[in-house]
Amino acid sequence: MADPYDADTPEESATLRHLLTSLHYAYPAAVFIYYTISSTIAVCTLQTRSTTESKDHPRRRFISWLLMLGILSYFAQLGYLLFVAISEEKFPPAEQDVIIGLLSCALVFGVQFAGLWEAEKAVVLWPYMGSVGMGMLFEPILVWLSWKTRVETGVLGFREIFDLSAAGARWAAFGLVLMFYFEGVWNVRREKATDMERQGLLNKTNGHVNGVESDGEEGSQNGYGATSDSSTDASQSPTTDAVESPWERRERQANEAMEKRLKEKGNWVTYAKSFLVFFPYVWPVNHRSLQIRVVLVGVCLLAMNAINVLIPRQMGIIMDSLAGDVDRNPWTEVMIFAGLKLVASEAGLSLLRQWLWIPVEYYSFDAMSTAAYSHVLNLSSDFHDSKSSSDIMMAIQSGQSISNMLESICFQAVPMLIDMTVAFIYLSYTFGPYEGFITIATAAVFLYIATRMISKLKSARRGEVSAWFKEHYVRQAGIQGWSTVTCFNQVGHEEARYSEAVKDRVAKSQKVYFGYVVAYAFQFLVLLSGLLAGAFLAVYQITHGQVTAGKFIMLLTYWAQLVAPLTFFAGLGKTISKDLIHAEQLLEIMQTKPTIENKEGAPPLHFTGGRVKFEDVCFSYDKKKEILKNIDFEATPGMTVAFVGATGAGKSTILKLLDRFYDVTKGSITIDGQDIRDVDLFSLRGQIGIVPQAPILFDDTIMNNVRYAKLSATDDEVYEACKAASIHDQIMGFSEGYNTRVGERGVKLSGGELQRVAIARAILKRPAIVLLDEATSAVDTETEQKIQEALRTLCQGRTTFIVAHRLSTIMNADRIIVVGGGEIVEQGSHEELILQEDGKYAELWSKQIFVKPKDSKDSTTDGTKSPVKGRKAPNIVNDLTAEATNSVLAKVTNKPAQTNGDTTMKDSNSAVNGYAGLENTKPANGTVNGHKKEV
Ligand SMILES: Nc1ncnc2c1ncn2[C@@H]1O[C@H](COP(=O)(O)OP(=O)(O)OP(=O)(O)O)[C@@H](O)[C@H]1O
Repeated sequence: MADPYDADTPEESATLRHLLTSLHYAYPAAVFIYYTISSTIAVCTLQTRSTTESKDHPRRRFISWLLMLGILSYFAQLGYLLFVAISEEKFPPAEQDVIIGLLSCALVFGVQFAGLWEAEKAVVLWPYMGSVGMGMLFEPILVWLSWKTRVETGVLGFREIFDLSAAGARWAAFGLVLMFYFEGVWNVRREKATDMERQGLLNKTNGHVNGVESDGEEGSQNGYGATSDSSTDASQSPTTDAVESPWERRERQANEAMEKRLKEKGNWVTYAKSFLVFFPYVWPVNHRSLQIRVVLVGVCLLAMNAINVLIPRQMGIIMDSLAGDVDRNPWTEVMIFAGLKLVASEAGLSLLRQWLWIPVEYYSFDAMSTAAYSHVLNLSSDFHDSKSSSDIMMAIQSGQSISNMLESICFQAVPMLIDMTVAFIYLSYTFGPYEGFITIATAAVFLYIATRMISKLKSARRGEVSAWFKEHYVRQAGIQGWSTVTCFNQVGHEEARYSEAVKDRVAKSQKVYFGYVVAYAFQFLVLLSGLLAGAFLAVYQITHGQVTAGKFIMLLTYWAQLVAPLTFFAGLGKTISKDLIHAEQLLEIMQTKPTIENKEGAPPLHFTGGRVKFEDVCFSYDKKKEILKNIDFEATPGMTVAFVGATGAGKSTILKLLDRFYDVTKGSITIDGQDIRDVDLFSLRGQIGIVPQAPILFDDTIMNNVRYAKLSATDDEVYEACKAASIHDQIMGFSEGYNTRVGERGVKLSGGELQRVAIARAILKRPAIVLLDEATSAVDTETEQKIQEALRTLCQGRTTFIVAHRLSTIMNADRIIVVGGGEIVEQGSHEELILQEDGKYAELWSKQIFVKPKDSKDSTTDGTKSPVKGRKAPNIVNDLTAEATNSVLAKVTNKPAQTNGDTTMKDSNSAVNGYAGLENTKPANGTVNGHKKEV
């Protein structure tokens, strides 16, 4: 059979023949480049994401089949060529460019078919349609050029007819693809328009005006049983029946945050730009030496790329020199080989690169975590109140993910792409384009299979990680709650629970492990097929004397070298997306701005006595529910103000506003006439000392904990403060004195000791204004007396605000402010308020709320039911003596104490004052606490 292409071309068609040859290579290359670029754009501009939320193209399956038909036409031509090669013993059966062109087209469209067919959700179709459109353009040109460069004249030969039919069928298939694509798009648009018209009519009939565009029938009705739009995200949200582990919650939240920000940013490029905040930490901005190191690392990587080619090449040369194919000294070549191997080894370039990179890596991680930590410490109370500390700590550690991500891209992805490109060029140059094609085709198929398998293993891997967390949780709960486990005789139960968790985890781990083994086996098979194809070709060329035998060794060595980066590349997407999610958590924190900011150039607080004024102060934590409403009061220098009110009334919030943990939403707070928002924040906090209800100490020595208030304080100053806080003697009694460690959060100290250490700390600070959240903890009388003494020392001569929990404190305050529902109900001194007609404070006394023992819910002092059952009572401890209490009651009820038989206090063992059974030990003269006035 005459081959129309297998003859000398006429002079005049030489240019056209040259053009045809070029187009055979250029056509698949152009389609591939277009497809890669357009898919990248679609991904970067989030079209792939928005499409997955919308409806699939109605003819996607049909389009895939037609594309398959087009691909089959290429295979038919290739099959025919194979038949010719075998039957006519003609190799190659056609020109190289023809075969490579057909193979490449089959590969390029094959990859597209796989993507289109396998997509589980709707896909962005324009990259595919563009490729098909290019096919429709190129195919007729190729046919025309083939016709023009045709050698034979007269009747068409069988091969010509076959090629023409294949090209015609392909063109028709591609044409139908485009036709069905546009038909589907048009149908969807028409349906949408009809839906919107219907929607409009429905809304009108329902009397609603709904401007929201509906995506079709789904989600347009949100009635009973209907799913809302948000349900489309169900895959990301936790199912209600499954318990979400903290790890899953973190992952989900970070994922959601990433999706949200991606949507806001509109595309990946703008999204990626937001990560530029990390630039100064990743790139050593002010470190010239580190910058030079980074550049040198780049040089090392390029050198490594070169070595990766030189080593296999050298192997080939050694073989050729041994076989006598080249005139070189094998000894010298082996020495060169050894040198190259040394450079490529862990003791060569790798060592140099690590040596150069390690300081840069540490710089980056240190700079990032320091910056993140400092940023977190400078954020305001609203941030810290809303985030769990473990989440914040995890996010700070995520700095490592950013370095990891960059390292993956710079040290692995980019060198691997360079290696593959070099391999393609070098092998094509050495063995011809077939070998280059085999390399690229193997890499493409390998990556496709590997990424598919990794994504298939994703859910199994998630299950395994959840099982790991569950096992960890069960183990930790058992160990932490050991005393409870032992007390309730539940050791057996815990053992069984743990064993079940371990079994579950092991089963899931095995599943994942086996999945990976199978995946690796498949990957290996693909690589082996590629290697075999390449090796056959090389053997053919060697036996035909086209290349030397040494090239075969070169090919084998080169191939082995490409396997590791290929395997890595397959998992790169997963690694980078994981790192990205972690980096997202840190980014979110870094982008959070403190709500309480120090005004630029704000002067320091000029303290002239401590006159504090709240003017019409309103406040809300969440900008929705008002916690404080129109708070107005003034405290003169040295005054003690006690806040009284039901729990949740807003007393502690008032203290938080004064220390600027939050800013008022309306009104103002002034100290000595200066608005606290206008003065330097640090100078303000420098003047204020706080003793919280539950002080938190660091796990450090007592000395260091007290000194924390003033880091420059001498040991003597600390001793003085502790003496003033009546804790010095007790500390000296500890085995290690001031060097005793207090344990985490101060757990090794008793409640009373803890409070006094906190008071000592406040005393050492010598604040001008004292904020006190008085504790109600039940301590023995002697300790309580000591605490009160310490407090008296602390508050002496200072403007003091106390959230009062003790009756004695309330009564001795210069001003009592009764807070209810976020408002000031009344204010005045004890004497004033108690005599006030219909006053709340007097009512609290007359209804015996102050009189009832701390722990009793409903009973009054005499055992009868409380007249104020169900009322929210302030959490006040009656630390007065019975006489003192009776005296006040008498004043309130205007009756002599002795005659008020029903309501007066009996100086008995009844739990009168909250310290059940201890009240008899108190002195009868009402001087239980040192700073109490006679009442
Ligand atoms: N960080 C916060 N975020 C949101 N709401 C808060 C926050 N802190 C307190 N609240 C709410 O503000 C209200 C007032 O709380 P606050 O702690 O000031 O009450 P309180 O009068 O001091 O109560 P208690 O005597 O029990 O300490 C409560 O309803 C509380 O739930």
